[in-house]
Amino acid sequence: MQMLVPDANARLLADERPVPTPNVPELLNNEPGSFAWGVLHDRTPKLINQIRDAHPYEPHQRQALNDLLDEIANGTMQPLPQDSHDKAAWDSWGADYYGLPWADTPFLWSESYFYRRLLHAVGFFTPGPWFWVDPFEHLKTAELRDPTLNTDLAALDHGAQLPIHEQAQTKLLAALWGNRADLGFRVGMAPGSEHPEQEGLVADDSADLWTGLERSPSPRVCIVADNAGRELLADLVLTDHLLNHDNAAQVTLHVKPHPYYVSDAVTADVIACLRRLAACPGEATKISQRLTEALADGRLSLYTHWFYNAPWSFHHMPADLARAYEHATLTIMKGDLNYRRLVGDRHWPPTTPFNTTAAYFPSPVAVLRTLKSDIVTGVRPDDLNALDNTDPAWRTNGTHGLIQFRA
Ligand SMILES: O=P(O)(O)OC[C@H]1O[C@](O)(CO)[C@@H](O)[C@@H]1O
Repeated sequence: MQMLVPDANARLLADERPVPTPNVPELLNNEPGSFAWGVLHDRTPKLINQIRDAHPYEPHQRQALNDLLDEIANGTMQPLPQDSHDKAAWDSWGADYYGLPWADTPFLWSESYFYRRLLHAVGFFTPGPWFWVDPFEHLKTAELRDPTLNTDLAALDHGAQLPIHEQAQTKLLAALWGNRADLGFRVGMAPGSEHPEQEGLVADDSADLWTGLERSPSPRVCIVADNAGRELLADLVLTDHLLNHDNAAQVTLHVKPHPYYVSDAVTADVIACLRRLAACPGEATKISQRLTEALADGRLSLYTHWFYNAPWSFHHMPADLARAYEHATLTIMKGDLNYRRLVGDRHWPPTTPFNTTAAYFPSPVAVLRTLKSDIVTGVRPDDLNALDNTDPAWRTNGTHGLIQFRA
């Protein structure tokens, strides 16, 4: 239970770790025109309205959602209500921010707190009829029901014929671009195509990543999942590959303990993806079977921790989570949010080496991330100029990706 519910000392525990937070200013919500400003002022209200309109919610839930909308637009940030199971932790975490306009708080902190408040508004943690009803479930299910997914999964049959190293790289790229939630991706490789997705990579340390795994006699890989649906399917395909081709003796898949950032994966989403794979004949079914066996015999395991829903960068990770990473030969961080949390959601000069921003992490770490927010590190100066000149929105429009690795 301790790993699922933060207690009032959670912040203190994090502070015991000798990891200094970077001396670089944090991103705030109050810079007009910034990506963070747009998320708070545009996306957040739209999301509240969308969730309210998509459910047969009762008056108290509708009222709570409208109140949250109003608080974010016109009021000041309020603490969690008295009866919240995790109030003590959030009260200690939020002491510097409660009472401020939402716009004047850090982007990472407030976005995370927004999802906690949204869950409160719909009664997710309240014993009763709406207990543990995921407000984002319909969006995740729709993605798995998308008929075009059948074509992508069928392409796995072709992918299985490719030389092993080509399969490995293709699946790594699919796991990366699966993070581009709003665009299609291929979990296999269509006949005749030539790794088209290599193109948008701003950094590609994949050769070092594979070498790092090959050098270890019995690699243990930890994959910190991001989104459910298509992205998680690609992560599972990659996991299967790692386990079946001696790239990993053990894989631990880290998921969120409860819903977050709309589509972040929880255990129920892993089950749904395994079923979705099993519903498609051929290689997809085989992958589902192999993964189910790996779960049964312990080569694959699931893991979660309350910190995955906490509003802090990984510099504040608690000691037990750090130990889980320390045991890994390689930790693969998926997605944009994990990237922000890994390097810190701060105004890093983009040419700051990734080896510097990820230096504190307790194990070799790789990121597979589609760029969907302003922060980026490890970009070569020439590339930075070229990108800024050709596509001013490259940091946020999901067309560019990173495979970065720190040994
Ligand atoms: O699912 P991902 O890749 O973590 O992306 C989530 C990203 O979306 C946003 O919530 C913006 O909508 C970012 O703030 C966040 O980093």
